[in-house]
Amino acid sequence: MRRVVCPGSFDPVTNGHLDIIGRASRLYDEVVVAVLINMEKKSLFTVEERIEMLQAVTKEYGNVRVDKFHGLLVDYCKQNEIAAIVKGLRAISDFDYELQMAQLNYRMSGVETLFMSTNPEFSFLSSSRIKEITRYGGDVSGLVPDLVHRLLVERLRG
Ligand SMILES: Cc1cn(CCC(=O)O)c2ccccc12
Repeated sequence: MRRVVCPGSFDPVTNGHLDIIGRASRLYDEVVVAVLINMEKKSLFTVEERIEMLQAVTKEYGNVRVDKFHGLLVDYCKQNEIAAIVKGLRAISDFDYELQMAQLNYRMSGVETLFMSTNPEFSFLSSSRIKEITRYGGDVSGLVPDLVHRLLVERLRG
């Protein structure tokens, strides 16, 4: 069983995330989308809300499981027999930090990190920008799943 993990905050999940998750689901037996629990960071959606959104928008893939974790990602990988971490790279600016984390994770645990190039259509996307644009009345339809779009507008514009 070749199992990989796609970690993140997913606050909320975007079409950029979904693109990588879907492509990974075609390459591996199981993809675990792991939502990071970070008490220090104020989030728009609760961990449970983020998990529910991810479950709804990944159901079609059939081999994607959504979970949550806190602490070291490599510990989560060991506990869940996960062979590798799959990360989407949006731009060169992502590479420096992701390379450092990949080398640290490998040195700590032997867990590999596999990088996938983000679909250029989504390389400018991040959850933070999506929230900012929505908060000020901009239209992000087509950049996030319809379900997420509805919940974003509801949460940010009442
Ligand atoms: C491009 C990209 C960024 N992240 C982190 C997301 C986050 O931390 O919210 C991903 C997670 C899964 C698939 C692709 C990505």
